[in-house]
Amino acid sequence: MAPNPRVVKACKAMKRYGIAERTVIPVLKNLLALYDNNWVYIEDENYRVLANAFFDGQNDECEKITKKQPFQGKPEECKPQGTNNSLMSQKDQPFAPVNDFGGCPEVAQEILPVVLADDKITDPSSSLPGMLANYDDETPVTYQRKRKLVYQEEDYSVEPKSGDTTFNQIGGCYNGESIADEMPLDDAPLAIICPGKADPSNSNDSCMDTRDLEQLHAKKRETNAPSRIELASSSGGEVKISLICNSPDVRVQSLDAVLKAMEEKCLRSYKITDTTFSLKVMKDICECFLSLGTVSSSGDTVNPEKRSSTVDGNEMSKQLVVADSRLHKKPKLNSTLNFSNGSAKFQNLFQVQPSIPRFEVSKSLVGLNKIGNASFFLDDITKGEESRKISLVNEINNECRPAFNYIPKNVTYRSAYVKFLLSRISDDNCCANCVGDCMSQEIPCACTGETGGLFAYMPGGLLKEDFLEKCMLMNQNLSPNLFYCKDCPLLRSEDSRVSGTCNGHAVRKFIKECWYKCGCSKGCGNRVVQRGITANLQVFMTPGGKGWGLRTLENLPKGAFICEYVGEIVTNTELYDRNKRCAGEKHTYPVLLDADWGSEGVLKDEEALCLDATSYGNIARFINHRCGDANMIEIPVEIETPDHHYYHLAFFTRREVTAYEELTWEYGIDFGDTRHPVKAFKCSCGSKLCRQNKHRKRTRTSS
Ligand SMILES: C[S@@+](CC[C@H](N)C(=O)[O-])C[C@H]1O[C@@H](n2cnc3c(N)ncnc32)[C@H](O)[C@@H]1O
Repeated sequence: MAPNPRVVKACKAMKRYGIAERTVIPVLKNLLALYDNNWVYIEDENYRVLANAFFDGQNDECEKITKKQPFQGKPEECKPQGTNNSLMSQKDQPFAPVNDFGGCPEVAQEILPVVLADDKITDPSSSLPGMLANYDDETPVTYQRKRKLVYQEEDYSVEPKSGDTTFNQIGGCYNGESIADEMPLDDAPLAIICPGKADPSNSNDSCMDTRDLEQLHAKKRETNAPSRIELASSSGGEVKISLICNSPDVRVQSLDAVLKAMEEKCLRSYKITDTTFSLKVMKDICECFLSLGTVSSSGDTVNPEKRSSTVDGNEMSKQLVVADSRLHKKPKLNSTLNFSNGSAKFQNLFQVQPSIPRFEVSKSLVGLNKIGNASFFLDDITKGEESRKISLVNEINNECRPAFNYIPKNVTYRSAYVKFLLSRISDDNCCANCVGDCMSQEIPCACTGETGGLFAYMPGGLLKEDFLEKCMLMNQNLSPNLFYCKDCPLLRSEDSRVSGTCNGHAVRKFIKECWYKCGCSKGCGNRVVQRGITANLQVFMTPGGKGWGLRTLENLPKGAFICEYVGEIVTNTELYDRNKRCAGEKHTYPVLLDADWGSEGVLKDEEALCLDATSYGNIARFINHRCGDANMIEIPVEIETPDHHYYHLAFFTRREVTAYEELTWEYGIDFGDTRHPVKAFKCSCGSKLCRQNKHRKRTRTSS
């Protein structure tokens, strides 16, 4: 077979630096694996990446060099080779030898051994770590990087071991920390876990000469079948990262040890001090993999049909199975270790935190929201405030943009007493000792106290069926779960002289989510509402004269979080004043936060709160009322504060909702009650259970 001309060219380019072809090939292979066979990165700037692989002192395949070559440049970050290259622009790390042979290869004929004098290279700003500081001496001298494992600024100083005069440029070690820790020694892709002690090149007295290393690696190449990384996901929403290393001298490490090593490496290389960083990185990979596979950029839902593709390149093959994401699972990490015939398989199974599980949109409905038919269309009513765009479309009449300001979170108006004081959250109200995902622990965390020791959510974020059923039962109109205040803040605000019987407030079940004072991570399964909107929604002009409404553009399962009701937090007195000023407005937008008014005696005015979304609000302000059989339910959610004067009002689906169905909510208003903050309107919900229709029928028959 004819040699690959690109390989030939790369070898030629390296030959100019005195690097033999047989030395170039394995390094090239590694780089190709690393860059997904993308030659452009390797060929860029006259093979700078490839040259760097030899000259930054990290490549153990580098041949002995015979003539000194000064090298100057910026201190290079000690990044694991390859990983940083794939993340950062190479331009950030100039390969800048004095002779500029990166740019003008003809100038530099040979590369010379570096010679260092340790007293001249301790200033990281004045010398490239691991690069030449003093090259007067003809004696080949190599160096080592001094790496500190402390969580501080990296130390670039170079310290040869006392008594050492000759080191080769690779394989050096300092204080037991091998440079091999920072990069793979053989053909293995970067992520392969190479054990330390079994490999003589990693031993502490490893200042071997290049011939020894050559032999060692030649032996390794003989015995090692190619190693590889596999990334796959299942229809269950799991993503699996497999690192498969077919080396007889691999010793499988515990996942904890691997994460720790990775954290140390990331810490040194990227100065990241978050100790759970590596776990997050792995989860992020999985999450990106899933979200890329499940949500198209246009927001279209994805056909759950599985696809798979195999990319072959330099013994690294990936099989990518795009998940249909129907069953999203909690973030959970399992690690399994398999041994067979001397090969080791290290597998991490991540079950990643989802958004709402998405179902396929029925084909007949696609295209319903064509912009072409619309008299008005807004691409994103949230103005980028939410993590996904929410369009607004009017295909019914000529009404344009509704006049309000989009806010993604509640804001306090004047008098409302809402203080998010962490000190007010006692240890009983949070799970300070938890780590990662509370839902993956055997014993439910303290935050489940509110929900009887059980999480309200299932892994993946849907509400548990029985919790949802209980909430629905409690919310049923005219249910026995009504609390009557002795001194109703609503009546007080209405008119201080009025006293009378309170109309009753529905007692509701609360969800309590983990928050800042909890030890768990942001990806914890008990944090759903606080992560915000994930469903594909649209504000649209309803055909039935209700004004604007909210609909879903994708099928949604039962128990899915849709959005919270966001507005200005006002006291009832403030709302009463506002209502008086705005009397006669067609639509009104306040909701009471009265779910727990019964738990305390008499509420002060600044504690009796409501949300007014008239001028400031989110998409929930467009949700219309439907009597009896609305497809959403509102559930109070405690996040920041354990007292229930202030809470979040979150909407969840009560049943499966089909794409393009309007999302509705039972306002719970008595159409005869003039005191309710949402002023009675002529209901056109269209439900068979419509209370106003019944009322009208009753009044017709009695007259
Ligand atoms: C919270 S807003 C809902 C969004 C509103 N449709 C709009 O255009 O902005 C509540 C108002 O919507 C109207 N509305 C909600 N549900 C309705 C229904 N079932 N029938 C008639 N009007 C309704 C009423 O005017 C009510 O005051």
